[in-house]
Amino acid sequence: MEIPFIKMHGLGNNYIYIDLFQFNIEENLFSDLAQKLANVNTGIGSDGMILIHPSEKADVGMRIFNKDGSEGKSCGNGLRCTAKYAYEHGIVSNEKFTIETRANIVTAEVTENDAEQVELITINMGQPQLKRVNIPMMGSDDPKVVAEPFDVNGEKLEVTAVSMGNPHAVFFVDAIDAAPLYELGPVIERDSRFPEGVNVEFVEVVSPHELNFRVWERGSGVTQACGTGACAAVVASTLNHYCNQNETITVHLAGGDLSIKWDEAGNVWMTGDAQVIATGVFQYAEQK
Ligand SMILES: N[C@H](CCC[C@H](N)C(=O)O)C(=O)O
Repeated sequence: MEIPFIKMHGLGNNYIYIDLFQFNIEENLFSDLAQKLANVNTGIGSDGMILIHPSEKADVGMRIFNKDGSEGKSCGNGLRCTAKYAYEHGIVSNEKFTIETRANIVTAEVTENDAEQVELITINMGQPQLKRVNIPMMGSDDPKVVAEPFDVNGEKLEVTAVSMGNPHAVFFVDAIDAAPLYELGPVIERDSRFPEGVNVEFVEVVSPHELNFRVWERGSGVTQACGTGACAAVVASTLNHYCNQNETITVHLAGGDLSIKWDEAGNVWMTGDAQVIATGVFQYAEQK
């Protein structure tokens, strides 16, 4: 099967996008296709696959699949790329529109440059989920998970857990370059205290308006950036009183910067860019 695709990235967090307005694929192939597209040796190579699809609840829909074929419920970098694509390909006609994810419906606003190309995208990611049961995370009776002792592999850590529609475990470190990303990322990702797995973030607080950030993603491993993770990091930093609500925070990810604000209404806003890498046709040998 020949499948048209467009490869895009947000701060180096790159996915293979398939426009289901133009091309139809059976749902039972999604997981296998994502794994084959993402494989750098026998496929195109990416952090996963994102499907841009018609929605009855919003102007456009987006579904994200990780490198291992598992489905995530939201994707910040993917939302910015989806917004850019939807606007530039006439799926939407206004600069402000809604996008349905498996977790919620978000609002996107695009800003064009002089060449009428989308340069910056702001997404209202909605409200974070802070209750343990909604992360989800097992553990004590405390309804929230803020600086909770979390012993793993003999290390005594403290975790703050936040869901942005997908689960995030945030750990604060003194120096981001010394964060145990590869040692503890994969262990925490599958820790039994997170029944649905978890995205793992390490954060160094530079100032009340600046964070350094690295991520081990559920289902994809280390990526250059994670938009929902950056949002979770700002929420966690505020809950731990390192940052202040309703102030704009610059998050330095490996692939670049995002501007994040958790406003007083409780919504998290993310602003950043999105880039096209390539378009093409994938030769898919389907595995039913
Ligand atoms: N990279 C994405 C997050 C993917 C989340 C996925 N790894 C999961 O929740 O399983 C982002 O920019 O938000």
